[in-house]
Amino acid sequence: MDANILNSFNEAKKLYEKHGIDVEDALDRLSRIKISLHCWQGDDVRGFMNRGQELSGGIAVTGSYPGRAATPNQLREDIEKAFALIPGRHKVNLHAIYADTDEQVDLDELAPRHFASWVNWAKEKGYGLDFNPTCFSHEKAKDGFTLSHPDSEIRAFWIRHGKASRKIAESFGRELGQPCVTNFWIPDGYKDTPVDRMMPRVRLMESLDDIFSEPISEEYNIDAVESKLFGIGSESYVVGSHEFYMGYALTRGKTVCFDLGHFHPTETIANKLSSWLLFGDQLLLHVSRPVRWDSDHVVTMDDELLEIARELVRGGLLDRTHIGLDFFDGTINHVAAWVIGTRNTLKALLRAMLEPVDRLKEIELEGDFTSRLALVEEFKSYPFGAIWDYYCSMAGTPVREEWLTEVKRYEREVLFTR
Ligand SMILES: C[C@H](O)[C@H](O)[C@@H](O)C(=O)CO
Ligand SMILES: [Mn+2]
Repeated sequence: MDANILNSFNEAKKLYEKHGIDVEDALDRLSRIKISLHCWQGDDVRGFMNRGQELSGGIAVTGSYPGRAATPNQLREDIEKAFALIPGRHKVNLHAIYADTDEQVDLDELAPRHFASWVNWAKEKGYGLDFNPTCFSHEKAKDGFTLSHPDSEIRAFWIRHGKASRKIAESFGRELGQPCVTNFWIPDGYKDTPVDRMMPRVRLMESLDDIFSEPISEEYNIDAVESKLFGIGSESYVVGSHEFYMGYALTRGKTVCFDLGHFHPTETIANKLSSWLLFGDQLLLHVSRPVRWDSDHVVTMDDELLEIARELVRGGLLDRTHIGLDFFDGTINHVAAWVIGTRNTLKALLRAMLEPVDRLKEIELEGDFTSRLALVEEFKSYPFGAIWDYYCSMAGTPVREEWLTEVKRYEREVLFTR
């Protein structure tokens, strides 16, 4: 290891130790955190099924940066490149439309065999896999409704897709020896104010109940449901709102997915996590960055990210939290987007772990809010970067912006030749 990195680490460690912070223990805890890398950043949410379909569901990708993956092999190659630049062992989050098959199958006919290449690859590389049914970019989703559609045949199609998705997820969990989190995001909603808000919710509830009627062990598959306040074309009403899924998940023993972009633009989610985990068992995060709306910008080290990381660490919530990323920026290098977002998420967790949490809690209970504010603010400029550099170096991954040189080389030699 570079002597400067080691010296800086040792000096920084002394400062943290003065406050009783066990740096080695923090790094050990960090190394056990798995971030689920969303495959859809790699190709602007196109997938390999229904290639002619426009992206629908009220989400949008802007930008046409060259080099996005066009085949499953390219996508895997890009994910491997990203993981080589990120410390730790992580997971890959697949959407159903990323099936790797020559068979002509529709979403409701998908089976584990259509994802065999993904499983073999994940096994070989030591990655976990997560899964998502794709209830958009499809002929049967074109009027904006799927599982809550008034037409029972259309609902039945999406119910079959949901059931197929859970079977695929179960096979991932069984094959890889770690549970697959299957996240249901249903875009259904109205552009303008509906007359009847109740019946679509009744239909969504019944469709989900049907999908989940088959018991699958949580050893292999964990079902999550993701709410949303609004989308493009569903500005006035989304069937699967936050309140809908809070009630649904609590009564059905499911996991709630909080996407940072799915709430009112001034609403933050850090404050919601302790409430949910007081009553629900597990939590799924879609770490994203909304800029004025659910714009899915690449995750930066902003206040919201740091506050979420602190909430997870201070509340002891990490063991019950699954962390996935969810952004899609087509204006920059696709691999760099993953690396920046994932490294920031890990770095925010490390920063939170390097705070004197027990002491801060005591001070708060004593009512010494002056010291609370003073310490929290001073810790913002403690040398966490030296600890992070050491961690990257120990993991055999690039230190600081060194990773960018490798991404630029990969861009020249691989991405730009596609
Ligand atoms: C592609 C994903 O399923 C999607 O981003 C979803 O998770 C979401 O957040 C939609 O706004
Ligand atoms: Mn999401």
